[in-house]
Parts: sequence; structure tokens; C-alpha cells
Amino acid sequence: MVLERVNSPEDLKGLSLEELQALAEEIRSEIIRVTAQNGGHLASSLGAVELILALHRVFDSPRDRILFDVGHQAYAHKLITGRKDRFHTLRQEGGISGFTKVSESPHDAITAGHASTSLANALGMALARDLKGEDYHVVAVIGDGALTGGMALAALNKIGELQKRMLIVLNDNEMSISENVGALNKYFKELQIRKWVQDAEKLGKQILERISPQLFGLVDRAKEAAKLLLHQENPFYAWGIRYVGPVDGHDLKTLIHILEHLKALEGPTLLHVVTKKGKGYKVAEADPIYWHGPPGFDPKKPEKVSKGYTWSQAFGDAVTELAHLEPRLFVITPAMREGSGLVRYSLEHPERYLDVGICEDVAVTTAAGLALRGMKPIVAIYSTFLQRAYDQVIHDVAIENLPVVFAVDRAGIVGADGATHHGVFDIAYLRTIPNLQIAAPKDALELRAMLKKALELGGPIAIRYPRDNVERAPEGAWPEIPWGKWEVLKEGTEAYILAFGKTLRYALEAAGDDPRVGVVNARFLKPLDREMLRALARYKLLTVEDHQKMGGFGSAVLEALNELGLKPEVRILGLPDRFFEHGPIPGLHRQAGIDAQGIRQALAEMGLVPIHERA
Ligand SMILES: Cc1ncc(C[n+]2csc(CCOP(=O)(O)OP(=O)(O)O)c2C)c(N)n1
Ligand SMILES: CC(=O)[C@@H](O)[C@H](O)COP(=O)(O)O
Ligand SMILES: [Mg+2]
Repeated sequence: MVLERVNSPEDLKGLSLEELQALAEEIRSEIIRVTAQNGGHLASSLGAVELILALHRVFDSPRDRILFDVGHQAYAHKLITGRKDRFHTLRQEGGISGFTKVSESPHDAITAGHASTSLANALGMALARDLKGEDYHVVAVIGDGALTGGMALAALNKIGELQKRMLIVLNDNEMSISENVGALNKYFKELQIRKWVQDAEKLGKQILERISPQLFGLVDRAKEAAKLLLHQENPFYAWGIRYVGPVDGHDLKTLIHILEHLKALEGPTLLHVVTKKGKGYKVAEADPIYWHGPPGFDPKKPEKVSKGYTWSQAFGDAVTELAHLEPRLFVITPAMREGSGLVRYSLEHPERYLDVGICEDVAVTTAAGLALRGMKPIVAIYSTFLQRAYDQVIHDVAIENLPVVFAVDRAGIVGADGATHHGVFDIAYLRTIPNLQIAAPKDALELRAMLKKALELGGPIAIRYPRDNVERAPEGAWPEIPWGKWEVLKEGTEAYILAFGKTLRYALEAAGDDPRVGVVNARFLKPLDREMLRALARYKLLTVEDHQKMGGFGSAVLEALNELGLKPEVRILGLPDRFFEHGPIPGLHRQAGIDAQGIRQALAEMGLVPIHERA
């Protein structure tokens, strides 16, 4: 076993090409083995194995800085940089992160998880290096999907201007999570055709020169003419960045040879490597979309595992039906078709569906444009990724009170993706925006009711729901709920739990059959149901939410009570002021004290000791 002998990238330097190739296969097996158990980003990491070995063979991490955009393709990097013995803890509570993480290893140049950050990071590092008179290489590996992000394209523009020495490796597997989109993506495809043309041309040349030099001359002139037709300005040259490629991203020998050469060059260089997402694992090669991030599987019999009916699917089913009722409906996703439950909708309503690529800012402002011209756009977007479009929500949507609905998926703790992905800031960053309303349905029926009503109401409305399963609602069901009104689910004589969104189930569990404790489905945060709040102010109140405590639902309740001049005893349960790492969602909720146990604890501290525990 070669991997046994590799404890740092230094150990790659002495390996033969055959040993490196054997190492690649051992790494693939380990990635499959652990992802089968833990879940994780299988296809992306399988596709980047040779590239990562070649980079660590040629460059000297951690002295040289190797950055991985998103960091989800970096499992091979983790295995050869001293973490092979902990790799089995990938994405587990207390285990190693599923992305690169500065605090996890000196070899992790950036903490990643959100796309398109590597190039600006690399630029900053190159600037620091040169200002301090230091001498090391800065290498950024970015996927074709991540390159659709505005941050990445804007960074290229600056990199080309400043001409700092750095290497950008474009890992082009023609995939984002779904098929990749964008004009650059089309151009890369054409470049690959051109590569094929070059190879065919070489072969043709050899044959022709032997048969007839005259004929060869004629063909040669024809080829020049064809080149003129095919020849387009390579955008990277326009950006002032040397372009090399495309090259086979699985050919270790060629990669090492080229990287050695590029290492010596001054200024910014982009090496375009072509890889296969899921390389070396048939099912992942055949379906890189499902195997982008499988939840776990039997490595011997890798079948797709159903994750059950999710909130995302409930959303997708609802908008697919709504599109028949509302011809102005238009749904946008920033590169998360599958994750947002939009496969069915995209197939049934392709003319009113758009995947903008990994650019949430463009998603929101495109929705604004649609709304300005009479459409009813819904932006389907993860809470964590909506952070990328905060200004657009204010500047392009809310100021003009445009009818844009934000279907905020993955709201709350999301589990194995960890701190970079928990959707625990959206209430705080949205609720201060005038005109924008915020709601959280308790089930799929309320989700349908809210989506339909939101389209009718107009104005910016955010509807947040968790990464979780949910009971399917009947097709065609469009219940009415009083907009802005909370719902008492259980009466109480001494206290009420005001639960927002997913924590409602914990509230009902904590209240149990205790007659003293009532439970409210506080499904509207903005507008808050002040009428009911006033009525409940004579009880003790406990708010609970799957969100940072600071600036969340509880804060909104406190502010409203203050404005109403009411001073009941209030406790707020939410996530404390720190980041939460990766781990199972229930465990993280327990840690945060927002589950049933945490609620009981808070009630006890408010004098409502559970009846069966009373002495
Ligand atoms: C800002 C942001 N939006 C969306 C995502 C979700 N996401 C994770 S990986 C990915 C696709 C990345 O494609 P690419 O860079 O080509 O890498 P590949 O998976 O193909 O190796 C997306 C959209 C993200 N991580 N960050
Ligand atoms: C790397 C990335 O950002 C996505 O792949 C993300 O991990 C998807 O999250 P879900 O699994 O919740 O769809
Ligand atoms: Mg890709």
C-alpha cells in the first residue's frame, strides 16, 4: 500500500509514476469507503484525485499555498496532508470538515464551502507575499461551476490587471451540481472540441505527409482557414491571464510535466484541465448529479438511497402546480435545481425556469427585473447562500416593494455541511429590511398556503423552511390561512411557548400534556401577530427558533412587547453567539438548547418544573 507511506505531500516527491498511479487508486477506494458510511461530496472528490496528487507533487505545501474553491473536491488533499487516520470521521460530529478549513490543517489555505472565493483569496495572498518580499507559489483550484460566480469573474479581472504571479487551475468537468450553465461553459466545450481537432489534425498530418506532400499543403491551408473560423478571442487573454490547455486532468505524467513548466512562469497563468466528475466509480461517472453528494450507500452495491419526502420536494410540487394557476410565475435557482426540489418544475415549465449558475446576486436581481416587467418570480435559495445577495434584496427588490418571493430552503442548522452552510442568520439579516415579510410554515399544507398567498399579495416575502423531511400535502390542496396571524395549538394556564418554524415540534413535545404550558405556531415573524401577543402577555412567554438568538424571532417579540408597553416574563431560546460545526442536526439542536430538553429546562427555570418532577 502506497498511502500507508504518505504522511505529508513531501512523501510524494520520491514516488515513481507507477506508485503515484497506484496511490490514486488507493485514495479513490478510501474516498468511496468513507463517503459510503458518512455521506459527502463523492463525485467531485473522485474527479480531482490525479490533479491533487500532481499539484502536491510539484508544489510544496504548506509553504506554497494551494486553495480549493468550495473545498468539496479536496478529500484526496486531506488524505495526503496528514489526515488519513482521521478521514473516517469526515463530516461527523467532532470529526474533520467536509471542506477545507484553515483551523484544521496548515495545508488548508482557506476555509471554504461557499463557491467562488478562491481567486480573490489567492489574489490577496499574492499581494501579501510580494509586499512582504516572501517567495512561495499561490495556486487556486476552481471548478467550472464555481467559475460562474461573480466573485470569481471579478477577481479574474483584477488578477489580470495586477499581474501577480499565481496559478489558477480550472477543473473543468462540465458539471456544477446539475449540468453547468453559462456562456463560458459553452466556450470550454468548444475548446475541448478544438483539442480533439488538434489531436485529429496531428494524426492527419502524419498520414498525409506520407501519402502526398502536395495534398498535405492543400489541407494545411484549409486548416488555417478553419482555425480562423474557430478562432475566438480567448477570454482569459482578454483578462490578461495566460491560458494553457485544455489538458487531461487524469494524466498524471502530463500534469506533472506541465505544472513543473508553469511553476517557473511569472504573472498569472490559468491551466485548463478537463476531468470526469466521479472518475473511477462507474455509478458516479454515469450520474454525477446524484453522486455529487450521496447521503451514504453500500459501496459494493451502490444504489441510490431515498432521502424521504423533503420540504424541498414539497416546495417543488407546490410551485409546479401553482405555475398552472399563475401564468406569471417564474422560478429561479442559483445552481441548486436538485437541492431546491426543482427538477419536476424545470421539466414541466422550462420556459418559466432559470438556473443562473452559482451567482445568487444575479438570481435576486434577475427576479427584480422580471417583477418590474409584470412577472411573479420566486427565488429558490438556501438560507446560507442568500447571504451572497443581501444588497440585492434591499437595493433591487425591497426599496421598490417588488413582488419577489424568496423560498428560503435549508433554514436553520443543516448538519454535516457545518458552519459554512447552517442557515442561521437569515431572520436577522432579513427582518430589518422594510417592506419584506417573513413567514415559516409548520407543514407542507401551510407552505402551499403561504406560497399561493404570497404570489397574490405581492411585495417581497421570505418563506423559510428547514433541511428536513415533511409529510406530503395532497395535490391540489390550497388551504387558506389568515395572513399575519399566529395559531394556538395548545392552551396553557401559566405560560406559552412561541415556536417559529421547525422548533414547533420540540415545543409540542416539551409541553406534552402539561395544562400549564400552551404552544403557539408563531408562523409569521413580519408582520408579527401583535394582537395575539398582547393577549398572551399576561402569561410567561418562551420563544424558540432554529436561528441565532441575536436578532432572531425572539428579538422581534421583545421589540414588539416593548413597543406595546408590555412587560411579561420572557425567555428567548436560539443559537448562542458562536459558530456550530458539522454534526447530526438533533445533536446540534441539543447543544444549542433549542430542542425539547432545552425548552423543558427553560420552563423549569421560569418556575414551570415538569409536573412529574415536582417533589
Ligand atoms: C455560493 C454558493 N452557492 C452554491 C453552492 C452549492 N454548490 C456546492 S458545489 C456546487 C457546484 C460546484 O461546481 P464546480 O465548481 O464545477 O465543482 P465540481 O462539483 O464540478 O467539482 C454548488 C453549486 C455553494 N457551495 N456556494
Ligand atoms: C458543497 C455544497 O455547497 C453543496 O453540495 C451542499 O453541500 C448541498 O447541501 P444539501 O446536501 O443540503 O443539498
Ligand atoms: Mg464542475
